[in-house]
Amino acid sequence: MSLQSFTYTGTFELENGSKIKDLQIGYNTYGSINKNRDNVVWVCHALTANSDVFDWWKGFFGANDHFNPEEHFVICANILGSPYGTVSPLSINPSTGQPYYLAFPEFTIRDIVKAHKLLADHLEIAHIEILLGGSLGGQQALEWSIIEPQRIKNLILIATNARHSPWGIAFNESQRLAITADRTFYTNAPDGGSKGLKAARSIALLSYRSYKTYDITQQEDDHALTDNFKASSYQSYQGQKLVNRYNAYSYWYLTKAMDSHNVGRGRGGVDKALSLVKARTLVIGIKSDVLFPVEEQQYLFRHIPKSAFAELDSFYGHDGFLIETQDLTNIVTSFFKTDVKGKIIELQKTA
Ligand SMILES: CC(=O)SCCNC(=O)CCNC(=O)[C@H](O)C(C)(C)COP(=O)(O)OP(=O)(O)OC[C@H]1O[C@@H](n2cnc3c(N)ncnc32)[C@H](O)[C@@H]1OP(=O)(O)O
Ligand SMILES: N[C@@H](CCO)C(=O)O
Repeated sequence: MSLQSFTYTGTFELENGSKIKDLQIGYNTYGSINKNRDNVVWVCHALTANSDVFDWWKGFFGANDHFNPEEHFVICANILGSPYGTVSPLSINPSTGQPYYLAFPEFTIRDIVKAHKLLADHLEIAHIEILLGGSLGGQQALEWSIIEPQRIKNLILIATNARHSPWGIAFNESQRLAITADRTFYTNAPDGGSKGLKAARSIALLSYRSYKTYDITQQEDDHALTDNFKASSYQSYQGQKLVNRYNAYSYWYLTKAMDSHNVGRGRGGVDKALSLVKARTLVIGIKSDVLFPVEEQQYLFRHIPKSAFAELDSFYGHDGFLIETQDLTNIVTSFFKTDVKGKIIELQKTA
């Protein structure tokens, strides 16, 4: 179904005490809820995606895919701060009648989850059969499973972590430095900081791919070349591709939210928080992921009570979770076939 919208008319209070009035949430649903209300699949999306999961996760979500509307009632909400239907720095601040831009309040992963909960209540979803997400989406899914363990039956965490790492924060800070070095960021205009955003995406790409990805996809045949390398035009192209569909303000705030991720905050530490997860959990890591290395998913596996772990052998790096849909399908299928408590699933590579 096309983009739908829900507006929470109460005052939405953030973890830092700031308030947002008239919180609008854009979301997509696919299929319908069954009689037993036990077919809800909720997807939490990553940094720059939108709520149309059947568009960006094709091969995993689709009419003939593992998650299909015939069997499942799939819900995906655009996250707080993202410009694809939910309140973001480009939205109008009802108190001033002007877009927020840099007056938007800083928010955390917990605030993003709080907005998901409001939508779930509005849609009368008392029970989520499968909650899943990769990267920033996995951070939301994990938080939600700790905040409301009773609502989530199965949890799939892909290429994610329990607390954002110093390495991940450093990558995000480098991207924000690129954005703020573009002084147009401070002009509070829809395209403010565009050049900075282009550089930021180029930096981010280095963490989403791997040495091998570039070696295979951007290798030069011409050994006499001294300039104008494919790898250079790829970085520039990818940066511009994001500028054409996104904005520097949402990107700045969402990377801050990612930095805030720490399930142990105020809960007596990460291990204690992870022990609160009641859902039967599948944790998936990607061998070549340099941003969220597999050690982070193995850590989740060791500390979440009813969990299984699988490793995806992709040369694509972190973004492999968006691309390796056949392998994801195989892993998820075996997870739902077996009693996997504490078991490592061996990935069956497809031909
Ligand atoms: C409204 C929306 O669009 S939101 C939904 C879309 N985005 C999301 O959901 C976010 C998550 N998705 C992603 O991050 C990405 O789409 C991924 C990771 C799944 C795939 O990334 P891609 O950029 O498609 O793949 P890849 O890294 O192989 O790059 C291919 C692109 O680079 C171009 N390219 C490849 N090599 C070069 C080069 N040397 N020089 C210039 N361009 C190059 C290709 O022509 C291709 O361009 P295209 O995207 O216009 O077709
Ligand atoms: N490539 C992803 C971020 C990595 O999780 C996105 O743009 O949403």
